[in-house]
Amino acid sequence: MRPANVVLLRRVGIAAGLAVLAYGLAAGLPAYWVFLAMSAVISGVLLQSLGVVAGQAGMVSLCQMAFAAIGAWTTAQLNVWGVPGGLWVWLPLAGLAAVPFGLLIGLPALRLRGVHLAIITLGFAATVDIVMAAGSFPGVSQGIVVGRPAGLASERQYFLFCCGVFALVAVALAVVRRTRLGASWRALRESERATAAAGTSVPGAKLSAFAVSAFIAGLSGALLAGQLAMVVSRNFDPGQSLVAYAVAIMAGAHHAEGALIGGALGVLVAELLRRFGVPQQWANVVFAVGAVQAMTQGSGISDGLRALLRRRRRTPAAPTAVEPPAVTAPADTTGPDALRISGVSVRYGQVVAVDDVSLTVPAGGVHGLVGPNGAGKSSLVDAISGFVSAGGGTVEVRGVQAAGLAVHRRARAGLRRTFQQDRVPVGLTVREYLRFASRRPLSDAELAEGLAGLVAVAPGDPIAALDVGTRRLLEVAGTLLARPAVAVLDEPAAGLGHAESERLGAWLAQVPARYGAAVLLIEHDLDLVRAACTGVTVLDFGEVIAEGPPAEVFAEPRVLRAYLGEEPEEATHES
Ligand SMILES: Nc1ncnc2c1ncn2[C@@H]1O[C@H](COP(=O)(O)OP(=O)(O)OP(=O)(O)O)[C@@H](O)[C@H]1O
Repeated sequence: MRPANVVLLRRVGIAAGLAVLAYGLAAGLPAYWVFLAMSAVISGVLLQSLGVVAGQAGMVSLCQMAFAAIGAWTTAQLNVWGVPGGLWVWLPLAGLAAVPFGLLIGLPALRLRGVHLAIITLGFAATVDIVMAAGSFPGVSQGIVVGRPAGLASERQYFLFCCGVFALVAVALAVVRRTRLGASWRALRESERATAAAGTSVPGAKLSAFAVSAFIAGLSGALLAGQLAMVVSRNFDPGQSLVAYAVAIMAGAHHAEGALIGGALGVLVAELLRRFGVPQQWANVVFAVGAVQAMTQGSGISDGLRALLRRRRRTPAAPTAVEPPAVTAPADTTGPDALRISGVSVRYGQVVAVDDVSLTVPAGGVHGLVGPNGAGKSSLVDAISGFVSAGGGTVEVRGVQAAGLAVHRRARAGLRRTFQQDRVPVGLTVREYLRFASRRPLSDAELAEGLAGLVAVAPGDPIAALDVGTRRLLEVAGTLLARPAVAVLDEPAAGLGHAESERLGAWLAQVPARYGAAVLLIEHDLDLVRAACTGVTVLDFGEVIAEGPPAEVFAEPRVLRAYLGEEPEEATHES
């Protein structure tokens, strides 16, 4: 059977098993335990909302209970108004009501991270709490309870309804996970710079994560209103948002099973403590310790379980490097230059890192950019790709002006880059990453072709299991599979051995013919530059000191003095 069918069959089996379990629990558990199980599932829905914003996108959110409160408040109000459709209709409306607040909280997240974002979100939670406590929830003063429609009236029926909502959210998130949006959340967690450089809007990714997260939290609030029949602001204490965050991190709520385990632990630990007469607040200490442990290890309970399952399954044979198909046609060198920069300068305060640099990468060309440490290469790449100002210079991509565009817009205009530091998102598989980076729904055949001759990995491999050198080559593959006008590759050979570096040089020389992309190659390995490049520019102290074919440029006395630190006579002999 095909692997995809096996996976589908396994998932259908798990879903059927869980449905049977839910029916069994609803039918067999005593009423008190049905109530507790219901609380665990509702809490699981809330944790799934944290799984999006914190687990996947890596942002701190300490206001999920505030989103839930807005959902519950909306439900209570719709109940008082007697809006037809009952909880079936009120539930999605409650989720939607929380979305604008999610977007509102997402706005400061565009600039703030870490502890600053924690303070903002906690502040929002406290504000919502004060506002809600000042008034009362709709219907409370009149004693109007939230009614459940026929079919959901009994506790057992409502428990199954909550399970259904949890499952729906889990399936929807699993679908989103496979899309570019889902990949962008997980890329965001790793590096905002790399996310933008792959053509994805970082503000868009952050805001969408907060909006989706608020929607799901709003659903959990509506479910709670249906469970308790009458909610008050005390049910959404801001302190509970902190506890939920800790549980989400500890359990790994970015996976559905993690959210469910977290929900169950939240209820069970509190219940155990109650039975032993220990104040329930001690449960928070348990969760805080669990969260610290998960943060230290870089993985929660669900990640641990998945790693265990992966190990138990038969390990597939290690993929071997596949030879790339032979290039039969020469690169297309017609049309405007792939990249033409002119008068680019970069200053950091008093430091002039790049001084009035001009450079051209012709269509179908592989051009090298070399220079000693501190010469200004990375600063120039940052200016070309839009991370720092180009100081009034111009950056043309296939004749179209790109200076002034945001990073992700330059990437979409055909100007792609890789990074010196490893910024490949470890939360993705090879297939997910390549689809995200290429911004195309690549077939497995296209994936294999993009990897051929470059890197020996299988599409299903988790990136977390790959070494840094392999990840860097994967980043090159993803960049080129986007078929940009020009790919700026920042030291792709760092961490490779001599033989691998040689092979990469031959591979890079064929990139224009294979991908239709020109290359600007930043490298310290001059043998690689000689093997791959038709032209080279040498920078020293931020200025261009030589330009031309590699053999000629590397023999120039000024280059040898500046770049190699050698006297011309010796060095001429060397070269
Ligand atoms: N953020 C910054 N603030 C201040 N100075 C900086 C900053 N980034 C780089 N510089 C300075 O700018 C100059 C050029 O640095 P840059 O990193 O661009 O050189 P490079 O050629 O890429 O070096 P390497 O080969 O080591 O990566 C150096 O003098 C460096 O100290």
